Amino acid sequence: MPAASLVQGEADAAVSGVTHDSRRVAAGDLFVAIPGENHDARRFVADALARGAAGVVTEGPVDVPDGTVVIRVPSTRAALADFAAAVYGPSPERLRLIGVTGTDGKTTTTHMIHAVLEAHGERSGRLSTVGMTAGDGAPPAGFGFTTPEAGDLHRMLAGMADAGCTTAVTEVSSHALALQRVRGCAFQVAVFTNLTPEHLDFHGSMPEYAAAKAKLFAMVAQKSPDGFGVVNADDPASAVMRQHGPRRILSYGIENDADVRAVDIRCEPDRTTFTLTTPWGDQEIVSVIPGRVNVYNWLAAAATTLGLGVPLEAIRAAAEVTTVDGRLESIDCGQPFKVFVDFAHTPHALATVLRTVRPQTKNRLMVLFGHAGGRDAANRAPMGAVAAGLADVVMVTADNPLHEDPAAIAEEILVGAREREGATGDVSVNVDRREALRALVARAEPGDTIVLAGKGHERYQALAEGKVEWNDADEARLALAARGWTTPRSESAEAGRRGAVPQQRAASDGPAEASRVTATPGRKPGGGAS
Ligand SMILES: CC(=O)N[C@H]1[C@@H](OP(=O)(O)OP(=O)(O)OC[C@H]2O[C@@H](n3ccc(=O)[nH]c3=O)[C@H](O)[C@@H]2O)O[C@H](CO)[C@@H](O)[C@@H]1O[C@H](C)C(=O)N[C@@H](C)C(=O)N[C@H](CCC(=O)O)C(=O)O
Ligand SMILES: Nc1ncnc2c1ncn2[C@@H]1O[C@H](COP(=O)(O)OP(=O)(O)OP(=O)(O)O)[C@@H](O)[C@H]1O
Repeated sequence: MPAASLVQGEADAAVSGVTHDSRRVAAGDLFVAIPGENHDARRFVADALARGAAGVVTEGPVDVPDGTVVIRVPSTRAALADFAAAVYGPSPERLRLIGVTGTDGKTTTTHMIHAVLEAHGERSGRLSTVGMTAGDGAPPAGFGFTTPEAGDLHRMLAGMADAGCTTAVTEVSSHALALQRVRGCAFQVAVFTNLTPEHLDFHGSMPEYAAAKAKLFAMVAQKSPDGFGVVNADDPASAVMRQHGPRRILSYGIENDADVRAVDIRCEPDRTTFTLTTPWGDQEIVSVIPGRVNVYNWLAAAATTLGLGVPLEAIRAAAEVTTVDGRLESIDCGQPFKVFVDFAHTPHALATVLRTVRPQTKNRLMVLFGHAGGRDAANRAPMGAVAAGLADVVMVTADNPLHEDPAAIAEEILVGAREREGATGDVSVNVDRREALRALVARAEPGDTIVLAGKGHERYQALAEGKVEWNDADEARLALAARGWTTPRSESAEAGRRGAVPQQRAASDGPAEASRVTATPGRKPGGGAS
């Protein structure tokens, strides 16, 4: 720990936990008062002490009663991680740590690695944007972060080890690396997916963004002499990861030469098959997560697990059953068109998902998306351009606008959509996500594909007035039910074989609505979502 000094109080005070949030202090916790962007948490010290904090860690003077334990440190974020690692941190012998970083594909790759380890019979923990699981059958607990703050992270990892996990695979965001949330974690494997522009308002530039990601590789090099890195041979930013990484590097790719490759890739609407070629042998893979992009994610997961000594068979078995909530999640209520929910919220991811579903789309490709407030404004026009260039019908709506005006965000998206050469011009705006979704479903005809992008697994929408319950998959099912489709095609077919009458479109439904959706750019957000 860098130069901590005890300013007052007993040096041997007992500490049972560590937290950075006064509202979550339990008796015996050490409260680390971080000077944040919005608040200097020293103003919450009295609150923390009233809740029973065992002491306070700060970068500057605090006004506290005599006898209160006060520890002064040069960096409270570093201290939060160091104290949390000391109080909770499972040793590398107890828990092997795998970190996955990159712009897109972290959650999916994290889930795939976890699934392969479990298919191999290895009890593993998993921490991702979707939530945390300790391999004990309990449903994942969500926490609204990709990588939580250090106190929570070390406590969750300890919980995994206590639950009998021998390995933990965690998503590591660039924010986490820049803000020292993973400091003190002894990663044995660092995995890199890809790098495209995102979070540049936080990191400043692409080289700085790459450097933040490369910290994960540097951590393996420094802490784990037997560890290794996994890089994407088809992404030039892998050179930065290699430069900072450990000696042992495994590469994966489709286009370029790599240790682990996919050949003979066959993309079908609901699955992708390919031959995995590796130094450990070849294996036919059938992935039930469709799309070429998920071949990359499987390659990253395969290189990681093969590098750890897991057999090819476990990868084959995991690929046949693994899906991830809100990642190319197919919504099937028996309707004669496809509906996918996907978490794509960057221009690159949006382009990827639209290109993925285009070949299987017999009629029109329709996309609904918006952009989050308070971040990455530079991505808004490019997302408009991507959608207008790759989809036939574009519906711009609200994502998580937070304190920003969703109509103004939509206008920024439209700038890109309008400038797109060769775009169809079928672009509408409705910032009420429920109305927008229903309008798109109402227009869908046989052979169309609808992509509901940006919110993936999320179960809320963050509006200026607070969070309201929302889930794209549930809302899509409701919209389909309103048109009379409630039974998945597989079940309808089964019922049909048994002689039952499969549930069909409501008689009153009539032919698919062909009229254009009216643009309502000034509408108040989320009115229908509460
Ligand atoms: C930009 C960023 O990461 N900000 C983080 C930062 O916020 P901040 O500096 O504004 O904190 P602040 O609100 O000023 O508060 C300062 C301190 O006072 C404390 N506090 C505050 C109020 C109170 O009553 N009591 C109290 O103790 C807070 O817990 C905090 O420690 O420190 C806070 C806690 O220390 C984080 O919760 C917060 O994450 C915010 C919520 C966030 O949205 N972060 C996102 C951008 C993020 O981290 N995303 C990544 C990547 C996602 C991706 O892959 O796309 C992620 O890993 O999730
Ligand atoms: N390897 C990939 N390359 C490009 N796009 C991808 C890749 N994998 C997934 N995507 C797209 O990005 C979206 C987000 O995927 P995923 O959640 O796995 O990434 P992520 O890096 O975890 O994102 P976040 O950190 O924002 O949660 C997917 O819904 C899909 O559209």
